[in-house]
This record gives sequence, C-alpha cells and structure tokens, in this order.
Amino acid sequence: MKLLVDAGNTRIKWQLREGSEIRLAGSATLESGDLFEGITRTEWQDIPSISVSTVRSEHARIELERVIKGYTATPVRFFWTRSSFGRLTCAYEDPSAMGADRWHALVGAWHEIQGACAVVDAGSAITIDWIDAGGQHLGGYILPGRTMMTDSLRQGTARVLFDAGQAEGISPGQTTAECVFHGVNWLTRALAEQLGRDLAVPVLITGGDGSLIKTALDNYQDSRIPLVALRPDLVLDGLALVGAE
Ligand SMILES: Nc1ncnc2c1ncn2[C@@H]1O[C@H](COP(=O)(O)OP(=O)(O)O)[C@@H](O)[C@H]1O
Ligand SMILES: CC(C)(COP(=O)(O)O)[C@@H](O)C(=O)NCCC(=O)O
Ligand SMILES: [K+]
Repeated sequence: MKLLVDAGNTRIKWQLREGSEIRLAGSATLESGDLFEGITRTEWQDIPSISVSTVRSEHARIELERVIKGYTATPVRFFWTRSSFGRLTCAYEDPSAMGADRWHALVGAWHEIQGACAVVDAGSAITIDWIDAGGQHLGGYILPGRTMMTDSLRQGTARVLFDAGQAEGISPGQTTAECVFHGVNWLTRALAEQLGRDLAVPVLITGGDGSLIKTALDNYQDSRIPLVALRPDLVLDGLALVGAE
C-alpha cells in the first residue's frame, strides 16, 4: 500500500493505492482539519511508502510533512522535476524551477501515450505542456486559472463587483457578473480552439477545471486533436511511477 499526495495551490489531493488499485482517495486543504479523512489507524501502520509532489511554499511543505508525521513514522519522500525519466526529457535548463505537478503529469502522460502528446492541467493555474514523439518536452505555457482570473478582477478593481458563483454562456454580458463569468467562458472556448489549431496530438486533461476545457475542446468541430481525454489522477499516476523506481 502506498500513499500518494499532490499538493496544489488550491487543494491537496491524495490516494491510497495497492498496486494500481485505488483503495481510498480524498482532497482537502491543510487548514480544513482532517486532511486524510478515512484512513484508519491500522491503515496508517500499513503504509510503507509515502510520495509527495508539491508546488506549495517551503513553509507549507514542512507543515504537510509535520501533519503526515502525526499519523505515521513512515518517511515522507518528496519528488521534484528532474532532467529526465526514462526517455522523457525536461525542456527546462534548470528542471528544479519547473513545477513538480507539471513534471509528474508529463510522466503519467508519457507512460500512457508513449508518443507525442500534450497535457493541460486546469488547476489554480492552467498549464499546457507538449512532448514530442521521442519524449522530449518542448516546453509549455502558464496561465491564470479560472478562479484566479475572477479573483484578480475582484482584487485589482474597485467597481467590478459580483458574487461568487458561475454564469453559463458566452454571450456578451449585461450585468457585471455576466461580463466576468461569460468572459472567462469565452476565453476558455478561445483557449480550446487555439489548442485545436496548434496541436495534432493526443491531449490529456487534468485539474479541477479540466472538464470545462474538455467540453470546450469536444465542442470545437475543426480540431486537429485525435484524442481528448480527462485524466483526473494524472499527477498521482506520474508520482506513482517515479516513486516506484
Ligand atoms: N472542490 C473544489 N475545491 C476547490 N476548487 C475546485 C473544486 N472543484 C473544482 N474546483 C476548481 O478547480 C480549481 C483548482 O483545481 P485543482 O486541480 O484542485 O488545483 P491545484 O492543483 O492548483 O490545487 C479551482 O480553481 C476551482 O475553479
Ligand atoms: C504553474 C503552477 C503554479 C501550477 O500549479 P497549480 O495550479 O496546479 O497549483 C506550478 O506548476 C508551479 O508553481 N510551477 C513553478 C514554475 C514553473 O513551472 O515554471
Ligand atoms: K495541479
């Protein structure tokens, strides 16, 4: 049994896996109380391996380690971006500067596709990364995520006032909330269409807002992308692979 943890900027996602079987899964914030709700005392004693991929601050990393140590004496292993894993090769000259979540998602994608592909991770930030047929990472993009876009409008202006929530649709808005949320929806569609024009390789999508990108890509008729698939556990899949080495 192993515990896999993906600590993103919004949420910490974890899974207890036995081989490839997911025994238990959860997601929470460090502040929300019982992060590992559902893992019993006996199960904690049965976990010989704990692997973590984090993009949080060093302070938050230490705090997460402290929380885990409250449950078990099993050492916590942190995994970071490396220059290569098998044939997969990182595009960054300094791999330590690339988010571990992006790298582990690429490891998961490369393992599944074994060929040219792209990963879209729509989390707090939206990241898009490409791999060529030989496993060379070609680089990527980092964009603000959905909640970050609306939060930044709220924080950076005095009179863009709107309640939390969502508004479906992409028609030009006629209230502030519509202008904001329809704007984000419109941009999501534009992003999907640009991806469909730029890419002619399988695209694996992950992250809390992944289904919105998937829907937008599915709705784009002229897309050149041969496969669009949601892989909610892609970071943990990659983490399991690097941890098993
Ligand atoms: N239960 C949830 N809690 C928080 N955000 C969620 C949830 N479900 C979907 N989301 C959306 O997913 C985004 C965060 O995705 P996630 O992949 O968890 O981010 P990260 O990996 O950066 O922590 C948020 O911007 C929000 O729009
Ligand atoms: C881009 C990210 C913020 C995405 O993290 P997330 O939205 O999943 O929390 C993270 O991968 C990160 O902090 N990267 C470091 C900079 C880089 O990848 O170049
Ligand atoms: K993520």
